[in-house]
Amino acid sequence: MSKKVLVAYASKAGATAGIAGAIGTELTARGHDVDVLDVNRVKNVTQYDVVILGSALYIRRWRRDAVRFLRHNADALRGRQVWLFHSGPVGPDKDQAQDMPPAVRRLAQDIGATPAVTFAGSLEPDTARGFLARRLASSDLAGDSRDWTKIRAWATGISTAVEAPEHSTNHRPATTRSRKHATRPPAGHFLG
Ligand SMILES: Cc1cc2nc3c(=O)[nH]c(=O)nc-3n(C[C@H](O)[C@H](O)[C@H](O)COP(=O)(O)O)c2cc1C
Repeated sequence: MSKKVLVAYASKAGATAGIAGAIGTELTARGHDVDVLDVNRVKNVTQYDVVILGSALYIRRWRRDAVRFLRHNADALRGRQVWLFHSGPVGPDKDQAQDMPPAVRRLAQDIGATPAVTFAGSLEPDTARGFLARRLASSDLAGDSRDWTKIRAWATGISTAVEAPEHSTNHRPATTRSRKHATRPPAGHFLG
């Protein structure tokens, strides 16, 4: 059965926005009524059956706007089907699952959402903003590591899960369930 779906994202350089767009396209193709919005443009989550939220990772943190969205909408999100993702790892670490920042983990637990899935990100000289980003974008981390097959498969899993008659809230598709207590990645490129 078709659902009203929000795909909200917090992106600085556009990579996470692109992932959100791909998720939206997949869910639309599967018959759902989907809005893909910058998290700052979301007015009211209560009109949605399903909420998907994604943030870029910067220095192991989510974008402030995404955290604020979770905090401000916690009551409404508690009664909805919520999936989370973050986009970050690039270069040699692109397949390394990333921990949820502690504040995000607490909020996710509070609303009953399962942990965020990690999608590889993108770091391009053309879109890098700021000294550090430009420096990293001219290193071996540069390039688009986004895995569109994995992203589409995750969206397909959500579609299947929310259509299932026995679906209860906030269950991540089994194929993409991430480890609840993912091991911390080695201090690497983004911490010096
Ligand atoms: C200064 C800086 C810090 C970053 N920190 C992290 C990090 O802690 N963890 C991670 O996985 N990726 C990190 N990244 C990679 C970004 O998350 C990646 O480029 C992401 O796709 C950017 O998303 P956006 O284009 O939507 O802003 C960092 C990138 C930059 C430029």
